[in-house]
Amino acid sequence: MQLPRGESDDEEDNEEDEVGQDGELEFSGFADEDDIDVQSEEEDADEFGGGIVPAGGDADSEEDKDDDEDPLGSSDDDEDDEDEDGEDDVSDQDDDVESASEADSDHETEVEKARKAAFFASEETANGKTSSSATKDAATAQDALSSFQSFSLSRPLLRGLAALSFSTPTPIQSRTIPIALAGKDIVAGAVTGSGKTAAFLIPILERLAHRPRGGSEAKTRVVVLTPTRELAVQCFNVGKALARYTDVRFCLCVGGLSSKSQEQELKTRPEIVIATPGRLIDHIRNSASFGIDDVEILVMDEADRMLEEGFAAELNEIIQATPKGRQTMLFSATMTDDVDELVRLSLRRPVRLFVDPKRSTATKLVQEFVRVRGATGGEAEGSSSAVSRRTEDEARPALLISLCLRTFRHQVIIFVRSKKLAHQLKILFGLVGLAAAELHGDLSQEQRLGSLQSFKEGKVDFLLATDLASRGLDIKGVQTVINYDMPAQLEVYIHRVGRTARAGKEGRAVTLVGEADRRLLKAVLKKSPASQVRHRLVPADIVGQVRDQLAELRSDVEAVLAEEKEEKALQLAERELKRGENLVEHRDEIMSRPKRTWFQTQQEKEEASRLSLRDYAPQRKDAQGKDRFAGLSRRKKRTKMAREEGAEDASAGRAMAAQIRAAKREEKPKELGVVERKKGKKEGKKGKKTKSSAQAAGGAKAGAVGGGAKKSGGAKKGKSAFSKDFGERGGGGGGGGKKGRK
Ligand SMILES: Nc1ncnc2c1ncn2[C@@H]1O[C@H](COP(=O)(O)OP(=O)(O)OP(=O)(O)O)[C@@H](O)[C@H]1O
Repeated sequence: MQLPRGESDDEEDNEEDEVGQDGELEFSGFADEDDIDVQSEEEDADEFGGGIVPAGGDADSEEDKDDDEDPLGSSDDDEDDEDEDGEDDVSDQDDDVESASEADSDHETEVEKARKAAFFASEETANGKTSSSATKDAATAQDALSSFQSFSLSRPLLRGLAALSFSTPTPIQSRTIPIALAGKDIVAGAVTGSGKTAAFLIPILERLAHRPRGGSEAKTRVVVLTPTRELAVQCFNVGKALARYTDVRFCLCVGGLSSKSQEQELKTRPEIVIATPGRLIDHIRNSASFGIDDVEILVMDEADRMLEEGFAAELNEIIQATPKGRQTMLFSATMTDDVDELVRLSLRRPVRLFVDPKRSTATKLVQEFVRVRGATGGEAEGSSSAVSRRTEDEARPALLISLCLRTFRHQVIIFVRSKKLAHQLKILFGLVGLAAAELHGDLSQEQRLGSLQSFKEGKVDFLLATDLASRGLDIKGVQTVINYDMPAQLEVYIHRVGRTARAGKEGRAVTLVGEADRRLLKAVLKKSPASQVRHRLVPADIVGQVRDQLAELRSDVEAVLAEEKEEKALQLAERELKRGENLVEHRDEIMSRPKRTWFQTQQEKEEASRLSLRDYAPQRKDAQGKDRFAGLSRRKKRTKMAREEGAEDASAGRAMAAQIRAAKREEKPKELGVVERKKGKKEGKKGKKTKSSAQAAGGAKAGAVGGGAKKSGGAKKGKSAFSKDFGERGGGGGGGGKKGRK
C-alpha cells in the first residue's frame, strides 16, 4: 500500500511557512508575524471561509463575530450539557483573565483578595517576613534566585541537582522551595512542564536531611499521591535521581505491580512513599505493619485529576489517617472548584503560589488548528449537525494520517478519545507503515510501561494515547502533540498540549477541530497569545487519496481485530482453566488466606455513582416540585450540591474510616513498637474497635477483584459527537459492535 508522503518533508516544513498548491499553507517552524498575516488573509478567503479559526489578529473579536453568525451556537442537542460545561469553564477563566493585571501574576479582584486573606497565608509571612511590602516584590525577589545554592540546601542534595543538570531553579521552584522549607502548607500552580515535581521534592529531601536517625526513627514521613501509575513511576524516578547521594529511601505503591513486594518494602518503613490513592489505601488496610500515622508531609500532585477520577473518598480517607500537624502541599497546572474545596478541608492557611496564572500553556508552544470538514449531504439520515459530526469523524483518520505521513513524523503523541480508537488507529498506522505504540487503560501495566519505553527510546515515532497520558507525563523531546479531536474540557486540552514544549523547549500542538468544537476553540484562543496560534491546511487532494487508501484497509483492520478477539478468548479460557486447577490443587491454602479489604472495585464505583444519581435526582426538587437550584449560577449550584452531599456523607464516611484505622492499629504486631502519638491525637477515642468490626466495615467489598487498580482514559466521557469510533462508522461498516460511549 503506497500512501502519499507528499513532496514536502519535515525539514522543508520546518524551514518556512509557504503557500503551497491549492492555496495550501504549510505552517512550520516557529513563524513570526509575517506568516500570520499571510495566513489570516488566505484562510479567511479559502478553507476557513466560515472563519472558525482566527490566526494572528484579534482572536476574540473574530470569534465573537463568528458566534453571532453561527447557527450551531444556539443548537440544543445532547451536546449542550457538555458545551455548557465548557462555556462555564470559559466564563470562569475569562473572569480570571479580566481580573489579572498585566504586570503581576498574583493580582485578583477585591473579593478574591478578601477571601484569600481570610483563608490563605501570604507569601511574605510564610517566609518569616513581617513587612507588608507587596507580594509582587517578594515574588520578584524569589524569581531572581538564580541558583539552588541560595536556598542553603545540603551538599548531597546539591550534588543530586547537579547530576540532573538542574542549575537554575524554575520560577515555581524559586517560589515554592523557601516556603516549603519553612513547613508551610502550599497550593501551587504553574504551566505544564515548569518543574513542579522537583518543586516539592527538593524541599522534602532537604527537610528529610535533618530528620532524626536511628533504628526506631525509621518512619514513613512523606506520602506523595498521584492520579496515575505512570505519574507515580515518574515522580519516583525523579525523587530517586535527586536523592541519589542521600540516605532517603523511596517506595513506589501503585496498582498493577506486585502488592507483595510493595508490602515487604513498606515493612522497612521507607521515608517517602509515592502512591496512587487506591493502592495506598489497600496497603493501609491490608499490610499489617504499614500505617501513615507518622506522616509529616503529604503531597497531592495533579489534585484536580485525582478528584475528577473519583478519588475524593480515597483522598479523604488518607487525609483523615495522617496526623493533623502534617505539612500538606497541593500541586496542579489547572485548578477547579473541587480543588478549592479540597484545599479548604485539608490545608491549614496555605500559601498560594501561582506562577503566571494568565498563561495556560508553555511560552514556546505553537498551537495549530486544522479544520475538519464534514458533509451535511442530503442522503444521510439524522439531524444535520449529527450528520456533520459523523462525516467529520469519518474524515479524521485520513487527515491524521496525512499529517503524520507528510509533516509530523517523529516524536509525536496523538491523543484520542477512547481506548478502542487508540487501538484501531495503532493497527491502521502499522498497516500504512508508521511505527506506533498505544497507551491506554485497556493495557496491562507492563504493556503501558513498554509502550512508553519504546516511544521514549525512539523505537516508535507515534504514541497513540488516551487522556491517561495527558497529565504530567514528562517525555523528553516530544516535538508534536496531535489532538485527534478537541477534548471536552479546556483543562484536558491544556494538559494534553503540555506534553510538548516542556522545560523551556519548543513544541507544537496540532488539533483537529470540528464544528462542535467551536466553543472550546474559542476558550483556547482566549488563553493563547495570538502570535502562537496558527491555521494549518492539509491539501484536500492528499487527504482524498489517503481516505481512498484507508477505505481499502478497512477489511484488514477488521481482520486483525477479529484475530485479536479470538486470541483474547483463548487466553481467557486458558487462564480460567489454570485458576480452576490451582483452586483444586491448593484449596486448603487458598481458603485459609485472610480476605483483603478493597476500597471499591470499578464496578462498585459505577454502581455507587448510578445509585447516587438516582437518589440525587429527586432531591433537586423541593416540596412544590420546583428545582431548588433554579436561578443559581452553575458554580454556585455545584458548590451548594457538594456541600449538601458532603454533609450527609461525611459523618458516615468518617465513622467507617475511623473504625478501620482503629482496627488496623490493633492489628499491628507489638514488636514494631508503639507508634508515637502526635499531639492533639485523641487517645482511645470511642474505645478500640475489634478486628471483626473492621472486617465488617469492609466486608461487603471483601473478595472483590481489582479494587486497587484504577482505570483511566479520561475522567469524563467524550462528547456525544464522538460517541462512535471510526471503525463503527461509514455505512455500518462493522468493527466491533455499537458499544460506543454514551
Ligand atoms: N531546575 C530545572 N532545571 C532544568 N530542568 C528542569 C528543572 N526542573 C525541572 N526540570 C525539567 O523540566 C521538565 C518538566 O518538569 P516536571 O515534569 O516536573 O513539570 P511539571 O510542571 O510537573 O509538568 P506537568 O504539569 O505537565 O506535570 C522535566 O524534564 C524536568 O527534568
